[in-house]
Amino acid sequence: MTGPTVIDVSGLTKSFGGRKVVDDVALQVATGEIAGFLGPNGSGKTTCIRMICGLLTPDAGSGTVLGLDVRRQQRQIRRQVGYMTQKFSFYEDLSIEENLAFVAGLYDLPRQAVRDTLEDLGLSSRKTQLAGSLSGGWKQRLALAACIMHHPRLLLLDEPTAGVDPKARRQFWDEIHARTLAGITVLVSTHYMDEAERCHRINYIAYGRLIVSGTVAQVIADTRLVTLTVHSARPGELAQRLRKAPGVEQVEPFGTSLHVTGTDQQQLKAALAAEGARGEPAETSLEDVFIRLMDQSRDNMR
Ligand SMILES: Nc1ncnc2c1ncn2[C@@H]1O[C@H](COP(=O)(O)OP(=O)(O)OP(=O)(O)O)[C@@H](O)[C@H]1O
Repeated sequence: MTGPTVIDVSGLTKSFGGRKVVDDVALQVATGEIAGFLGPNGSGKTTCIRMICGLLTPDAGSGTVLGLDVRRQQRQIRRQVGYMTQKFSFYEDLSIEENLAFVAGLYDLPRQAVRDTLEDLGLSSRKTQLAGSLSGGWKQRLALAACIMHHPRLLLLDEPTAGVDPKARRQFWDEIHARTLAGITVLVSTHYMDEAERCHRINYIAYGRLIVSGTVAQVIADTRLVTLTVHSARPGELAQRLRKAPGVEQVEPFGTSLHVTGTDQQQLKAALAAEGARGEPAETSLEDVFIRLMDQSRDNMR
C-alpha cells in the first residue's frame, strides 16, 4: 500500500432473487493506486463496484470509501467518485460538448468545467462532433471526460476499454496512469491480461468470492504453477494427448509451440518424455493463473 486507504470495505455481500452474487468480499485500495478487478463473466465485479460507489446497498458488510461510510453516506460517496459504467450512454444526437454540458448540469458545475475537461482530454478539436458518430476510442474518451469532470478523487471504471482498439487502449491507460500521479485512485475491472499487468495490484473474484489479491508477480508466484514450452511438428495432436496426462493442468497452443502447465515439474517432464518431447522452462502467464483459479473455484462450488 502506498498511502491512506481510499477503499476499505469488508464482508460485502449482495443477493439477487435469493442468489448470493457477492459473498463476503473485502477490498483495500490505497491512495494513488490502480487496483485491477478481474474475474469471469457474472462473478460479481459490477455488483461490487456499485456497492462501493454508493449505488447499491450491501445486504451485509461495512467499510469506508474516501473516508465515508459505505452504508450510511452513499449520497456523499456518489458525488465524490467518478463511475464509468460498462455501457456508458450518450445522447448520440448531441455533440461531445453538449453531452459534457449536460453532465456538468447534473453536478452543478460551471460552463468552464466543460471547456477545461475538453482541453484536458484532447477533445477540444472535436467538440462539435456528434457523439453517435465517434469511433470506439473517442467514445471511451468522452465517457472518461464525463466521469472526471467533477474532479473525483476515486475512479471506478467498469470494463472501460471493452471493444476498443489496442492504440486507444494504450492511450487510455497512459491517461489513467497520469491521473494517479496526481493522487487519483482507480479501481478498474477488465478481462484483458495486459491491462491487469498495468495495475499496481489485482483482485480476482470468482462466483462472488474474492480469491486472491496482490501484485501480479505475487499472484503468479503464489499459485506455484510451473510452465514448460514444447515445440512440436504436430502441436494439436500432442496437446490432445498431453491434456490427459497425469500432472498436466493446462495445455495451450502458441503458434507451433505448446505451453504446458502444472504444479509439479517432474510430473510435467515425465508426461512430455512419455511423448518423446522435451520442454523448456517458460514464465507462467497471468492467464494460466486465472484459468487455474477459475477451475479451482468452480470445483469448490460443486
Ligand atoms: N439487478 C440485478 N438483478 C438480478 N441479478 C443481477 C442484478 N445485477 C446483477 N445480477 C446478477 O449477478 C451476477 C453478477 O453480476 P455482475 O454484473 O456483478 O458480474 P460481473 O463480474 O460484473 O460480470 P461481467 O464480467 O460479465 O460484467 C450475475 O449473475 C448477474 O446476472
